[in-house]
Amino acid sequence: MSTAGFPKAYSDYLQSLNGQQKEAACTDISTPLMIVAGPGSGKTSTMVGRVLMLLNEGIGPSNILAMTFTTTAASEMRDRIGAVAGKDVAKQLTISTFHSFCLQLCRTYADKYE
Ligand SMILES: Nc1ncnc2c1ncn2[C@@H]1O[C@H](COP(=O)(O)OP(=O)(O)OP(=O)(O)O)[C@@H](O)[C@H]1O
Repeated sequence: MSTAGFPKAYSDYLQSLNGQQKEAACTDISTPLMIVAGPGSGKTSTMVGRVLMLLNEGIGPSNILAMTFTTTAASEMRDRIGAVAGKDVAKQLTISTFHSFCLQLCRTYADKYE
């Protein structure tokens, strides 16, 4: 898979992934993906690559949502993306736990409940 057209830092990151991770990260954004992999096998690294790919496609960081099961994983993902794309970009991404994101939705739209 070619990473031509990516900024060098993105390209270097993507080249550090293995073939399957790279394929998952760089598949066309119109294709929904489900990645099934065991603990510690590189899922977070793949998601970081996927976010870099979305950013490279011109998707605004504030339109990207990544959800995790723990706050530690959310914070680690933001740090890892920030290390490649820059902290300013990473700050604008919505990266949170499923629970936190859903609670935020409930609070935002509480007035819609009957
Ligand atoms: N292609 C790779 N080559 C070498 N090391 C890798 C590769 N992909 C991931 N790693 C390293 O393996 C470790 C686990 O990767 P990662 O955190 O992405 O896995 P995970 O599946 O999300 O883990 P967990 O199940 O614990 O959340 C990390 O130290 C990461 O840097």
